[in-house]
Amino acid sequence: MLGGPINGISNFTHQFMGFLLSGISNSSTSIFYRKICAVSSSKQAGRQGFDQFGDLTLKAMPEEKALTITNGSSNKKFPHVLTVAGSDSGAGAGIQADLKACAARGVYCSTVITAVTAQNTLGVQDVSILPEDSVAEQLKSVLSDMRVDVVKTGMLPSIGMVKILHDSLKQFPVQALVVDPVMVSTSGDVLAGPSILDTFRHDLLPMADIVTPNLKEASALLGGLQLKTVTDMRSAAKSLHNMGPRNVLVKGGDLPSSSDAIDVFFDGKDFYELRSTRIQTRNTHGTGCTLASCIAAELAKGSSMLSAVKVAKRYVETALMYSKSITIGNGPQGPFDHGFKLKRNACNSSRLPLLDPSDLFLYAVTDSGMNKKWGRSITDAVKAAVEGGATIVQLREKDAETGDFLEAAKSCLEICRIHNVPLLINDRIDIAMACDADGVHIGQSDMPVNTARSLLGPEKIIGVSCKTPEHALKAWADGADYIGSGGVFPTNTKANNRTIGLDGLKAVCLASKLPVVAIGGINLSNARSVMELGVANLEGVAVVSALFDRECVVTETRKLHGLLTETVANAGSTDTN
Ligand SMILES: Cc1ncc(COP(=O)(O)OP(=O)(O)O)c(N)n1
Ligand SMILES: Cc1ncsc1CCOP(=O)(O)O
Ligand SMILES: [Mg+2]
Repeated sequence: MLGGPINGISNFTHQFMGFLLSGISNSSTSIFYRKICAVSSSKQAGRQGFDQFGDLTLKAMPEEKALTITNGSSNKKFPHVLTVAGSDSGAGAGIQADLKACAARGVYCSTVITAVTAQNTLGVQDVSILPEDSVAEQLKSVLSDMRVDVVKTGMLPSIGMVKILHDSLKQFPVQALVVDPVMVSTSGDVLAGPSILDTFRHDLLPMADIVTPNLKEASALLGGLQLKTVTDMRSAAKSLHNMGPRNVLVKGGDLPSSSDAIDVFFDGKDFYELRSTRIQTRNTHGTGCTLASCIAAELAKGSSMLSAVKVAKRYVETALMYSKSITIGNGPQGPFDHGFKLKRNACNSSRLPLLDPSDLFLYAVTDSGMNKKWGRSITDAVKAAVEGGATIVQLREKDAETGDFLEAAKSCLEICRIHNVPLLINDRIDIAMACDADGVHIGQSDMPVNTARSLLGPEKIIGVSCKTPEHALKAWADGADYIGSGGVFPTNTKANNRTIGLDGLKAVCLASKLPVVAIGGINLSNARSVMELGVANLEGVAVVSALFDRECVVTETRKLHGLLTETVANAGSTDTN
Protein backbone atom coordinates (compact mmCIF):
# COMPACT_ATOMS: atom_id res chain seq x y z
CA MET A 1 0.00 0.00 0.00
CA LEU A 2 1.30 3.41 -0.88
CA GLY A 3 1.47 6.01 1.88
CA GLY A 4 -0.36 9.27 1.15
CA PRO A 5 1.63 12.51 1.21
CA ILE A 6 0.97 15.00 3.99
CA ASN A 7 2.16 18.51 3.08
CA GLY A 8 4.39 17.03 0.44
CA ILE A 9 5.98 14.55 2.79
CA SER A 10 4.50 11.26 3.88
CA ASN A 11 4.03 10.14 7.47
CA PHE A 12 6.45 7.39 6.79
CA THR A 13 8.96 9.86 5.46
CA HIS A 14 8.86 11.81 8.70
CA GLN A 15 9.43 8.64 10.63
CA PHE A 16 12.10 7.45 8.22
CA MET A 17 14.08 10.65 8.31
CA GLY A 18 13.74 10.99 12.06
CA PHE A 19 15.29 7.58 12.39
CA LEU A 20 17.86 8.46 9.78
CA LEU A 21 19.01 11.51 11.62
CA SER A 22 19.15 9.89 15.03
CA GLY A 23 20.81 6.92 13.45
CA ILE A 24 23.52 8.57 11.45
CA SER A 25 24.48 11.14 14.05
CA ASN A 26 26.73 9.63 16.66
CA SER A 27 24.83 9.61 19.93
CA SER A 28 27.88 10.76 21.88
CA THR A 29 28.32 13.86 19.74
CA SER A 30 25.99 16.83 19.40
CA ILE A 31 22.99 16.15 17.23
CA PHE A 32 22.71 18.73 14.50
CA TYR A 33 19.25 17.70 13.42
CA ARG A 34 17.29 20.86 12.69
CA LYS A 35 14.48 20.15 10.31
CA ILE A 36 13.11 17.97 7.63
CA CYS A 37 11.56 19.76 4.74
CA ALA A 38 10.21 18.67 1.43
CA VAL A 39 11.43 20.60 -1.59
CA SER A 40 8.36 21.92 -3.35
CA SER A 41 7.34 20.06 -6.44
CA SER A 42 8.50 21.53 -9.74
CA LYS A 43 4.95 20.97 -11.01
CA GLN A 44 3.65 23.23 -8.21
CA ALA A 45 6.24 25.87 -7.40
CA GLY A 46 9.50 25.41 -9.23
CA ARG A 47 8.06 25.28 -12.71
CA GLN A 48 8.80 28.86 -13.72
CA GLY A 49 12.43 28.14 -14.42
CA PHE A 50 11.43 25.40 -16.81
CA ASP A 51 8.58 27.26 -18.48
CA GLN A 52 10.87 29.66 -20.29
CA PHE A 53 12.15 26.63 -22.19
CA GLY A 54 8.65 25.47 -23.08
CA ASP A 55 7.18 22.05 -22.47
CA LEU A 56 9.86 19.65 -21.38
CA THR A 57 7.82 16.50 -21.86
CA LEU A 58 10.24 13.99 -23.29
CA LYS A 59 9.91 11.55 -26.07
CA ALA A 60 12.28 8.61 -26.21
CA MET A 61 15.33 9.55 -28.24
CA PRO A 62 16.30 7.38 -31.18
CA GLU A 63 18.99 4.81 -30.35
CA GLU A 64 21.74 6.56 -32.34
CA LYS A 65 21.41 9.53 -30.00
CA ALA A 66 22.37 7.41 -26.99
CA LEU A 67 25.61 8.26 -25.24
CA THR A 68 28.55 7.28 -27.37
CA ILE A 69 32.25 7.89 -27.18
CA THR A 70 33.46 8.61 -30.65
CA ASN A 71 36.70 6.93 -31.53
CA GLY A 72 37.70 7.66 -35.11
CA SER A 73 34.86 6.51 -37.32
CA SER A 74 33.36 3.97 -34.91
CA ASN A 75 30.93 4.72 -32.09
CA LYS A 76 31.81 2.89 -28.93
CA LYS A 77 29.21 2.32 -26.23
CA PHE A 78 30.51 3.56 -22.90
CA PRO A 79 29.42 1.56 -19.83
CA HIS A 80 26.80 3.52 -17.92
CA VAL A 81 25.44 3.27 -14.38
CA LEU A 82 22.49 5.32 -13.16
CA THR A 83 22.42 5.87 -9.42
CA VAL A 84 19.13 6.63 -7.69
CA ALA A 85 20.14 7.89 -4.26
CA GLY A 86 20.42 10.78 -1.82
CA SER A 87 22.98 13.58 -1.95
CA ASP A 88 25.56 13.83 0.85
CA SER A 89 26.95 17.35 1.15
CA GLY A 90 30.08 15.97 2.83
CA ALA A 91 30.50 13.83 -0.30
CA GLY A 92 31.55 10.70 1.57
CA ALA A 93 28.45 8.67 0.77
CA GLY A 94 25.32 8.83 -1.38
CA ILE A 95 25.29 10.22 -4.89
CA GLN A 96 28.75 11.74 -4.49
CA ALA A 97 30.34 8.42 -3.49
CA ASP A 98 28.56 6.72 -6.39
CA LEU A 99 29.91 9.26 -8.89
CA LYS A 100 33.45 8.88 -7.57
CA ALA A 101 33.30 5.08 -7.46
CA CYS A 102 32.05 4.87 -11.06
CA ALA A 103 34.66 7.35 -12.25
CA ALA A 104 37.37 5.35 -10.52
CA ARG A 105 36.12 2.18 -12.23
CA GLY A 106 36.01 3.88 -15.65
CA VAL A 107 32.23 3.94 -15.98
CA TYR A 108 29.88 6.82 -16.76
CA CYS A 109 27.48 7.65 -13.93
CA SER A 110 24.23 9.59 -14.22
CA THR A 111 22.21 10.55 -11.15
CA VAL A 112 18.64 10.66 -9.92
CA ILE A 113 18.56 12.47 -6.60
CA THR A 114 15.92 11.34 -4.11
CA ALA A 115 16.87 13.56 -1.17
CA VAL A 116 19.38 16.25 -0.29
CA THR A 117 21.12 15.83 3.05
CA ALA A 118 23.23 18.38 4.89
CA GLN A 119 25.86 16.08 6.26
CA ASN A 120 29.45 16.05 7.49
CA THR A 121 31.73 13.81 9.51
CA LEU A 122 29.73 14.60 12.67
CA GLY A 123 26.40 13.42 11.31
CA VAL A 124 23.33 14.60 9.44
CA GLN A 125 22.11 18.14 10.09
CA ASP A 126 19.23 18.40 7.64
CA VAL A 127 17.33 16.35 5.08
CA SER A 128 15.15 17.55 2.24
CA ILE A 129 13.26 14.86 0.41
CA LEU A 130 12.68 15.55 -3.26
CA PRO A 131 9.10 15.41 -4.51
CA GLU A 132 8.18 12.13 -6.14
CA ASP A 133 7.29 14.00 -9.36
CA SER A 134 10.84 15.24 -9.58
CA VAL A 135 12.26 11.75 -9.06
CA ALA A 136 9.95 10.43 -11.78
CA GLU A 137 11.05 13.21 -14.16
CA GLN A 138 14.73 12.64 -13.45
CA LEU A 139 14.33 8.93 -14.12
CA LYS A 140 12.51 9.61 -17.35
CA SER A 141 15.07 12.16 -18.51
CA VAL A 142 17.99 9.80 -18.11
CA LEU A 143 16.40 6.46 -19.00
CA SER A 144 14.63 7.72 -22.10
CA ASP A 145 17.80 9.14 -23.59
CA MET A 146 21.00 7.64 -22.37
CA ARG A 147 21.02 3.84 -22.74
CA VAL A 148 21.74 3.01 -19.12
CA ASP A 149 23.31 -0.41 -18.53
CA VAL A 150 22.81 -0.80 -14.81
CA VAL A 151 20.70 1.02 -12.21
CA LYS A 152 21.95 1.18 -8.63
CA THR A 153 19.71 2.33 -5.80
CA GLY A 154 20.64 3.83 -2.45
CA MET A 155 18.41 5.97 -0.26
CA LEU A 156 14.79 5.51 -1.39
CA PRO A 157 12.98 7.49 1.29
CA SER A 158 9.37 6.87 0.32
CA ILE A 159 7.16 4.04 -0.77
CA GLY A 160 6.09 6.15 -3.74
CA MET A 161 9.68 6.38 -4.95
CA VAL A 162 10.03 2.61 -4.97
CA LYS A 163 6.84 2.39 -7.00
CA ILE A 164 8.10 5.07 -9.43
CA LEU A 165 11.38 3.22 -9.85
CA HIS A 166 9.49 0.00 -10.48
CA ASP A 167 7.34 1.62 -13.18
CA SER A 168 10.30 3.40 -14.79
CA LEU A 169 12.27 0.19 -15.06
CA LYS A 170 9.29 -1.55 -16.61
CA GLN A 171 9.11 1.19 -19.21
CA PHE A 172 12.87 1.42 -19.74
CA PRO A 173 14.41 -1.96 -18.90
CA VAL A 174 18.11 -2.11 -18.05
CA GLN A 175 20.64 -4.92 -17.90
CA ALA A 176 20.76 -5.15 -14.12
CA LEU A 177 19.48 -3.57 -10.92
CA VAL A 178 21.77 -3.33 -7.89
CA VAL A 179 19.87 -2.58 -4.68
CA ASP A 180 21.72 -1.23 -1.66
CA PRO A 181 18.84 -1.28 0.85
CA VAL A 182 19.86 1.81 2.83
CA MET A 183 17.87 1.40 6.05
CA VAL A 184 20.07 1.00 9.08
CA SER A 185 22.78 3.38 10.18
CA THR A 186 26.27 2.39 11.24
CA SER A 187 25.34 3.22 14.83
CA GLY A 188 22.67 0.57 14.73
CA ASP A 189 19.42 2.50 14.61
CA VAL A 190 16.60 1.11 12.56
CA LEU A 191 15.96 3.67 9.85
CA ALA A 192 12.88 2.26 8.21
CA GLY A 193 9.43 1.59 9.52
CA PRO A 194 7.52 -1.57 8.77
CA SER A 195 5.72 -0.01 5.82
CA ILE A 196 8.86 0.64 3.73
CA LEU A 197 10.21 -2.77 4.72
CA ASP A 198 7.18 -4.39 3.16
CA THR A 199 7.67 -2.37 -0.03
CA PHE A 200 11.33 -3.33 -0.14
CA ARG A 201 10.40 -6.99 0.33
CA HIS A 202 7.51 -7.11 -2.12
CA ASP A 203 8.39 -4.55 -4.79
CA LEU A 204 12.11 -3.78 -4.72
CA LEU A 205 13.82 -7.10 -3.97
CA PRO A 206 12.02 -9.13 -6.65
CA MET A 207 13.32 -6.65 -9.26
CA ALA A 208 16.91 -6.79 -8.02
CA ASP A 209 19.76 -8.66 -9.64
CA ILE A 210 21.65 -8.25 -6.40
CA VAL A 211 20.79 -6.84 -2.99
CA THR A 212 23.63 -5.81 -0.67
CA PRO A 213 22.38 -5.43 2.93
CA ASN A 214 24.67 -5.04 5.91
CA LEU A 215 23.89 -7.17 8.97
CA LYS A 216 21.38 -4.72 10.39
CA GLU A 217 19.61 -4.22 7.10
CA ALA A 218 19.44 -7.97 6.49
CA SER A 219 18.07 -8.40 9.99
CA ALA A 220 15.43 -5.68 9.46
CA LEU A 221 14.34 -7.23 6.16
CA LEU A 222 14.01 -10.57 7.93
CA GLY A 223 11.78 -9.21 10.67
CA GLY A 224 14.48 -8.58 13.28
CA LEU A 225 16.29 -11.92 12.99
CA GLN A 226 19.56 -11.90 15.01
CA LEU A 227 22.66 -12.30 12.83
CA LYS A 228 25.79 -13.03 14.82
CA THR A 229 27.79 -15.59 12.89
CA VAL A 230 28.77 -16.46 9.35
CA THR A 231 26.32 -19.37 9.56
CA ASP A 232 23.55 -16.87 10.43
CA MET A 233 24.63 -14.77 7.42
CA ARG A 234 24.32 -17.79 5.15
CA SER A 235 20.76 -18.53 6.28
CA ALA A 236 19.91 -14.82 6.00
CA ALA A 237 21.26 -14.78 2.42
CA LYS A 238 19.08 -17.79 1.62
CA SER A 239 15.94 -16.28 3.16
CA LEU A 240 16.54 -12.97 1.36
CA HIS A 241 17.06 -14.85 -1.88
CA ASN A 242 13.61 -16.39 -1.38
CA MET A 243 12.21 -12.85 -1.56
CA GLY A 244 13.18 -12.64 -5.22
CA PRO A 245 16.59 -11.05 -5.88
CA ARG A 246 18.79 -13.10 -8.20
CA ASN A 247 21.84 -12.72 -5.91
CA VAL A 248 22.40 -11.66 -2.32
CA LEU A 249 25.50 -10.21 -0.67
CA VAL A 250 25.20 -10.03 3.11
CA LYS A 251 27.99 -7.73 4.32
CA GLY A 252 29.56 -8.83 7.59
CA GLY A 253 31.56 -5.68 8.33
CA ASP A 254 29.79 -5.39 11.69
CA LEU A 255 30.34 -9.00 12.66
CA PRO A 256 31.88 -9.05 16.14
CA SER A 257 35.37 -10.44 16.82
CA SER A 258 36.60 -11.00 13.32
CA SER A 259 39.93 -9.75 12.00
CA ASP A 260 38.71 -10.15 8.43
CA ALA A 261 35.68 -8.48 6.86
CA ILE A 262 33.62 -11.49 5.75
CA ASP A 263 30.74 -11.12 3.32
CA VAL A 264 28.46 -13.96 2.26
CA PHE A 265 27.48 -14.11 -1.40
CA PHE A 266 24.66 -16.42 -2.48
CA ASP A 267 23.61 -16.88 -6.10
CA GLY A 268 20.68 -19.18 -5.39
CA LYS A 269 22.87 -22.24 -5.73
CA ASP A 270 26.26 -21.75 -4.15
CA PHE A 271 27.50 -19.80 -1.16
CA TYR A 272 30.81 -17.95 -1.22
CA GLU A 273 32.51 -16.45 1.80
CA LEU A 274 34.47 -13.46 0.57
CA ARG A 275 37.11 -12.19 2.92
CA SER A 276 39.09 -8.99 2.98
CA THR A 277 41.36 -7.46 5.57
CA ARG A 278 39.57 -5.28 8.09
CA ILE A 279 41.36 -1.94 7.79
CA GLN A 280 41.74 -0.02 11.04
CA THR A 281 40.56 3.47 10.12
CA ARG A 282 37.89 6.03 10.96
CA ASN A 283 37.47 6.73 7.25
CA THR A 284 34.72 4.26 6.43
CA HIS A 285 31.83 6.61 5.66
CA GLY A 286 30.36 5.66 2.29
CA THR A 287 31.76 2.12 1.99
CA GLY A 288 28.29 0.60 1.41
CA CYS A 289 27.37 3.05 -1.36
CA THR A 290 30.78 2.64 -2.93
CA LEU A 291 30.67 -1.14 -2.89
CA ALA A 292 27.23 -1.24 -4.53
CA SER A 293 28.24 1.33 -7.16
CA CYS A 294 31.40 -0.54 -7.91
CA ILE A 295 29.42 -3.77 -8.37
CA ALA A 296 27.11 -1.87 -10.74
CA ALA A 297 30.10 -0.46 -12.62
CA GLU A 298 31.69 -3.86 -13.11
CA LEU A 299 28.37 -5.31 -14.29
CA ALA A 300 28.05 -2.44 -16.75
CA LYS A 301 31.47 -3.39 -18.13
CA GLY A 302 30.24 -6.93 -18.71
CA SER A 303 31.46 -8.83 -15.63
CA SER A 304 29.71 -11.80 -14.14
CA MET A 305 28.04 -11.08 -10.80
CA LEU A 306 30.60 -12.95 -8.67
CA SER A 307 33.53 -11.23 -10.40
CA ALA A 308 31.85 -7.85 -9.98
CA VAL A 309 31.40 -8.44 -6.26
CA LYS A 310 34.99 -9.59 -5.81
CA VAL A 311 36.41 -6.63 -7.71
CA ALA A 312 34.20 -4.22 -5.75
CA LYS A 313 35.31 -5.66 -2.43
CA ARG A 314 38.92 -5.40 -3.42
CA TYR A 315 38.50 -1.85 -4.65
CA VAL A 316 36.94 -0.75 -1.33
CA GLU A 317 39.61 -2.54 0.68
CA THR A 318 42.40 -0.91 -1.33
CA ALA A 319 40.78 2.54 -1.14
CA LEU A 320 40.51 2.20 2.65
CA MET A 321 44.15 1.15 2.92
CA TYR A 322 45.26 4.16 0.91
CA SER A 323 43.02 6.48 2.90
CA LYS A 324 43.43 5.09 6.38
CA SER A 325 45.28 8.06 7.78
CA ILE A 326 43.82 10.98 5.83
CA THR A 327 41.94 13.56 7.89
CA ILE A 328 38.85 15.20 6.46
CA GLY A 329 36.49 16.75 9.01
CA ASN A 330 36.52 16.59 12.79
CA GLY A 331 33.83 13.98 13.40
CA PRO A 332 34.02 10.30 14.23
CA GLN A 333 33.49 8.89 10.74
CA GLY A 334 35.45 10.33 7.84
CA PRO A 335 35.23 9.83 4.08
CA PHE A 336 37.89 8.00 2.09
CA ASP A 337 39.67 8.71 -1.16
CA HIS A 338 38.06 7.00 -4.15
CA GLY A 339 40.69 8.40 -6.49
CA PHE A 340 43.70 6.72 -4.90
CA LYS A 341 44.66 5.15 -8.22
CA LEU A 342 45.22 8.58 -9.74
CA LYS A 343 47.91 9.32 -7.21
CA ARG A 344 49.58 5.95 -6.95
CA ASN A 345 52.42 6.90 -9.25
CA ALA A 346 52.96 10.20 -7.50
CA CYS A 347 53.42 8.73 -4.01
CA ASN A 348 54.47 5.15 -4.28
CA SER A 349 56.57 4.92 -1.14
CA SER A 350 54.12 2.44 0.38
CA ARG A 351 53.35 0.33 -2.65
CA LEU A 352 50.35 -1.94 -2.23
CA PRO A 353 50.39 -5.44 -3.59
CA LEU A 354 47.79 -5.40 -6.33
CA LEU A 355 47.59 -9.13 -6.50
CA ASP A 356 44.79 -10.73 -4.59
CA PRO A 357 46.50 -13.92 -3.29
CA SER A 358 43.38 -15.94 -4.12
CA ASP A 359 44.03 -15.11 -7.79
CA LEU A 360 46.79 -17.73 -7.63
CA PHE A 361 44.27 -20.52 -6.97
CA LEU A 362 44.30 -21.96 -10.49
CA TYR A 363 47.08 -20.41 -12.52
CA ALA A 364 47.03 -21.29 -16.25
CA VAL A 365 50.34 -20.99 -18.13
CA THR A 366 50.14 -21.22 -21.93
CA ASP A 367 52.57 -23.05 -24.21
CA SER A 368 52.79 -22.31 -27.92
CA GLY A 369 54.02 -25.83 -28.75
CA MET A 370 50.97 -27.41 -27.13
CA ASN A 371 48.60 -24.98 -28.83
CA LYS A 372 50.15 -25.81 -32.20
CA LYS A 373 49.88 -29.53 -31.48
CA TRP A 374 46.15 -29.21 -30.76
CA GLY A 375 45.56 -26.64 -33.54
CA ARG A 376 44.35 -23.79 -31.38
CA SER A 377 45.32 -20.13 -31.19
CA ILE A 378 46.70 -18.61 -27.98
CA THR A 379 43.49 -16.61 -27.71
CA ASP A 380 41.28 -19.69 -27.96
CA ALA A 381 43.40 -21.46 -25.37
CA VAL A 382 43.16 -18.53 -22.95
CA LYS A 383 39.43 -18.13 -23.52
CA ALA A 384 38.85 -21.80 -22.74
CA ALA A 385 41.00 -21.70 -19.60
CA VAL A 386 39.26 -18.61 -18.29
CA GLU A 387 35.84 -20.06 -19.04
CA GLY A 388 36.83 -23.21 -17.21
CA GLY A 389 37.70 -21.23 -14.08
CA ALA A 390 41.38 -20.25 -14.34
CA THR A 391 41.92 -17.43 -11.85
CA ILE A 392 45.07 -15.97 -13.46
CA VAL A 393 46.75 -16.50 -16.83
CA GLN A 394 50.38 -16.30 -17.91
CA LEU A 395 51.38 -16.16 -21.57
CA ARG A 396 54.57 -18.22 -21.80
CA GLU A 397 55.29 -18.09 -25.49
CA LYS A 398 58.94 -19.02 -25.78
CA ASP A 399 59.01 -19.31 -29.58
CA ALA A 400 56.63 -16.54 -30.67
CA GLU A 401 57.70 -13.68 -32.93
CA THR A 402 57.44 -10.35 -31.13
CA GLY A 403 54.77 -8.88 -33.41
CA ASP A 404 52.57 -12.00 -33.25
CA PHE A 405 53.07 -12.26 -29.50
CA LEU A 406 52.00 -8.67 -28.97
CA GLU A 407 48.84 -9.07 -31.06
CA ALA A 408 47.93 -12.29 -29.26
CA ALA A 409 48.62 -10.66 -25.88
CA LYS A 410 46.27 -7.79 -26.73
CA SER A 411 43.39 -10.07 -27.60
CA CYS A 412 44.02 -12.32 -24.57
CA LEU A 413 43.97 -9.21 -22.42
CA GLU A 414 40.52 -8.29 -23.71
CA ILE A 415 39.22 -11.73 -22.74
CA CYS A 416 40.86 -11.64 -19.34
CA ARG A 417 39.58 -8.14 -18.57
CA ILE A 418 36.00 -9.24 -19.28
CA HIS A 419 36.39 -12.01 -16.72
CA ASN A 420 38.45 -9.93 -14.28
CA VAL A 421 41.27 -12.42 -14.51
CA PRO A 422 44.78 -10.93 -14.36
CA LEU A 423 47.00 -11.59 -17.38
CA LEU A 424 50.77 -11.83 -16.91
CA ILE A 425 53.52 -12.19 -19.48
CA ASN A 426 56.41 -14.61 -19.03
CA ASP A 427 59.93 -13.11 -19.41
CA ARG A 428 58.95 -10.37 -21.90
CA ILE A 429 58.66 -7.08 -19.97
CA ASP A 430 58.52 -5.28 -23.34
CA ILE A 431 55.39 -7.18 -24.38
CA ALA A 432 53.80 -6.61 -20.96
CA MET A 433 54.45 -2.86 -21.29
CA ALA A 434 53.30 -2.65 -24.88
CA CYS A 435 49.92 -4.31 -24.23
CA ASP A 436 49.48 -2.96 -20.68
CA ALA A 437 49.21 -6.47 -19.22
CA ASP A 438 48.66 -6.82 -15.49
CA GLY A 439 52.24 -7.90 -14.88
CA VAL A 440 55.06 -10.32 -15.58
CA HIS A 441 56.56 -13.56 -14.35
CA ILE A 442 60.35 -13.66 -14.23
CA GLY A 443 62.89 -16.32 -13.31
CA GLN A 444 66.16 -16.21 -11.38
CA SER A 445 68.12 -15.65 -14.58
CA ASP A 446 65.69 -13.21 -16.21
CA MET A 447 65.64 -9.43 -15.72
CA PRO A 448 66.17 -8.50 -12.04
CA VAL A 449 63.00 -7.65 -10.11
CA ASN A 450 64.04 -4.07 -9.33
CA THR A 451 64.75 -3.31 -12.99
CA ALA A 452 61.41 -4.82 -13.98
CA ARG A 453 59.72 -2.79 -11.27
CA SER A 454 61.25 0.46 -12.40
CA LEU A 455 60.13 -0.24 -15.95
CA LEU A 456 56.63 -1.42 -15.05
CA GLY A 457 55.86 0.96 -12.21
CA PRO A 458 54.21 0.24 -8.88
CA GLU A 459 50.87 -0.94 -10.18
CA LYS A 460 51.94 -4.06 -12.04
CA ILE A 461 52.20 -7.56 -10.63
CA ILE A 462 55.64 -9.18 -10.59
CA GLY A 463 56.01 -12.89 -9.90
CA VAL A 464 59.38 -14.55 -9.37
CA SER A 465 60.45 -18.21 -9.63
CA CYS A 466 61.99 -19.47 -6.37
CA LYS A 467 63.44 -22.86 -5.54
CA THR A 468 64.88 -22.06 -2.11
CA PRO A 469 64.00 -20.11 1.08
CA GLU A 470 66.84 -17.70 0.21
CA HIS A 471 65.26 -16.97 -3.18
CA ALA A 472 61.94 -16.40 -1.41
CA LEU A 473 63.34 -13.82 1.01
CA LYS A 474 65.16 -12.01 -1.76
CA ALA A 475 62.01 -11.91 -3.93
CA TRP A 476 60.17 -10.22 -1.07
CA ALA A 477 63.02 -7.77 -0.38
CA ASP A 478 63.20 -6.91 -4.08
CA GLY A 479 59.51 -5.99 -4.15
CA ALA A 480 57.94 -8.97 -5.94
CA ASP A 481 54.23 -9.69 -5.46
CA TYR A 482 54.20 -13.48 -5.51
CA ILE A 483 56.42 -16.52 -5.88
CA GLY A 484 56.17 -19.43 -8.32
CA SER A 485 57.88 -22.42 -6.72
CA GLY A 486 58.87 -25.69 -8.39
CA GLY A 487 59.19 -27.95 -10.20
CA VAL A 488 57.30 -29.73 -7.53
CA PHE A 489 57.15 -32.87 -9.68
CA PRO A 490 59.19 -33.83 -12.74
CA THR A 491 58.01 -32.14 -15.94
CA ASN A 492 58.69 -32.33 -19.66
CA THR A 493 57.43 -28.79 -20.25
CA LYS A 494 60.56 -27.03 -18.98
CA ALA A 495 63.88 -28.58 -19.94
CA ASN A 496 66.58 -29.18 -17.32
CA ASN A 497 64.42 -28.00 -14.51
CA ARG A 498 65.47 -29.24 -11.09
CA THR A 499 62.65 -30.92 -9.15
CA ILE A 500 62.33 -29.62 -5.59
CA GLY A 501 59.53 -31.95 -4.45
CA LEU A 502 56.80 -31.28 -1.93
CA ASP A 503 59.43 -30.75 0.79
CA GLY A 504 61.22 -28.09 -1.25
CA LEU A 505 57.89 -26.36 -1.88
CA LYS A 506 57.04 -26.47 1.82
CA ALA A 507 60.40 -24.92 2.76
CA VAL A 508 59.86 -22.04 0.30
CA CYS A 509 56.31 -21.44 1.56
CA LEU A 510 57.39 -21.38 5.20
CA ALA A 511 60.19 -18.90 4.53
CA SER A 512 58.09 -16.73 2.24
CA LYS A 513 56.47 -13.43 3.10
CA LEU A 514 54.69 -13.52 -0.24
CA PRO A 515 51.90 -15.71 -1.58
CA VAL A 516 53.19 -18.81 -3.36
CA VAL A 517 51.90 -20.83 -6.32
CA ALA A 518 53.25 -24.33 -6.88
CA ILE A 519 54.38 -25.32 -10.38
CA GLY A 520 55.84 -28.29 -12.23
CA GLY A 521 54.23 -31.58 -13.23
CA ILE A 522 50.99 -30.78 -11.40
CA ASN A 523 47.86 -32.49 -12.72
CA LEU A 524 44.52 -33.97 -11.67
CA SER A 525 46.14 -36.93 -9.98
CA ASN A 526 48.62 -35.07 -7.76
CA ALA A 527 47.15 -31.57 -7.23
CA ARG A 528 45.41 -32.77 -4.08
CA SER A 529 48.74 -33.75 -2.49
CA VAL A 530 50.05 -30.22 -3.15
CA MET A 531 47.08 -28.41 -1.63
CA GLU A 532 46.90 -30.86 1.26
CA LEU A 533 50.30 -29.61 2.40
CA GLY A 534 48.11 -26.95 4.00
CA VAL A 535 51.15 -24.75 4.48
CA ALA A 536 50.94 -20.98 5.02
CA ASN A 537 51.27 -18.83 1.88
CA LEU A 538 50.50 -21.66 -0.53
CA GLU A 539 47.63 -20.26 -2.56
CA GLY A 540 47.26 -22.57 -5.54
CA VAL A 541 48.79 -24.45 -8.45
CA ALA A 542 50.19 -23.32 -11.79
CA VAL A 543 49.79 -25.74 -14.66
CA VAL A 544 50.72 -25.99 -18.31
CA SER A 545 50.29 -29.48 -19.77
CA ALA A 546 47.43 -30.57 -17.48
CA LEU A 547 45.31 -27.88 -19.16
CA PHE A 548 46.81 -27.18 -22.56
CA ASP A 549 48.19 -30.57 -23.63
CA ARG A 550 44.65 -31.90 -23.60
CA GLU A 551 41.82 -32.11 -26.11
CA CYS A 552 39.35 -29.93 -24.22
CA VAL A 553 40.87 -27.09 -22.21
CA VAL A 554 37.56 -25.94 -20.67
CA THR A 555 36.77 -29.41 -19.36
CA GLU A 556 40.24 -29.97 -17.90
CA THR A 557 40.26 -26.54 -16.28
CA ARG A 558 36.83 -27.15 -14.76
CA LYS A 559 37.89 -30.53 -13.43
CA LEU A 560 41.03 -29.14 -11.84
CA HIS A 561 39.15 -26.17 -10.38
CA GLY A 562 36.59 -28.57 -8.90
CA LEU A 563 39.26 -30.76 -7.42
CA LEU A 564 41.14 -27.83 -5.86
CA THR A 565 37.91 -26.39 -4.47
CA GLU A 566 36.97 -29.72 -2.94
CA THR A 567 40.44 -30.20 -1.45
CA VAL A 568 40.48 -26.77 0.13
CA ALA A 569 36.91 -27.19 1.43
CA ASN A 570 37.76 -30.57 2.97
CA ALA A 571 40.81 -29.07 4.60
CA GLY A 572 38.47 -26.79 6.53
CA SER A 573 38.77 -23.54 4.59
CA THR A 574 35.46 -22.19 3.44
CA ASP A 575 36.73 -19.53 1.07
CA THR A 576 36.96 -21.29 -2.23
CA ASN A 577 37.40 -18.14 -4.24
C1 LIG B 1 54.03 -19.29 -11.94
C2 LIG B 1 55.34 -19.63 -12.55
N1 LIG B 1 56.31 -20.07 -11.78
C3 LIG B 1 57.51 -20.36 -12.32
C4 LIG B 1 57.74 -20.16 -13.66
C5 LIG B 1 59.08 -20.40 -14.27
O1 LIG B 1 59.66 -19.17 -14.70
P1 LIG B 1 61.20 -19.17 -15.10
O2 LIG B 1 61.95 -19.75 -13.97
O3 LIG B 1 61.60 -17.85 -15.58
O4 LIG B 1 61.22 -20.17 -16.31
P2 LIG B 1 60.47 -19.97 -17.69
O5 LIG B 1 59.02 -20.16 -17.47
O6 LIG B 1 60.75 -18.62 -18.20
O7 LIG B 1 61.01 -21.04 -18.55
C6 LIG B 1 56.68 -19.69 -14.43
N2 LIG B 1 56.81 -19.49 -15.73
N3 LIG B 1 55.50 -19.42 -13.87
C1 LIG C 1 57.42 -23.15 -16.40
C2 LIG C 1 57.82 -24.08 -15.34
N1 LIG C 1 58.58 -23.65 -14.32
C3 LIG C 1 58.88 -24.60 -13.46
S1 LIG C 1 58.20 -26.08 -13.90
C4 LIG C 1 57.49 -25.38 -15.27
C5 LIG C 1 56.69 -26.15 -16.24
C6 LIG C 1 55.36 -26.56 -15.72
O1 LIG C 1 54.65 -27.20 -16.73
P1 LIG C 1 53.74 -28.44 -16.46
O2 LIG C 1 52.57 -27.98 -15.68
O3 LIG C 1 53.34 -28.93 -17.83
O4 LIG C 1 54.59 -29.46 -15.74
MG1 LIG D 1 61.76 -16.91 -17.39
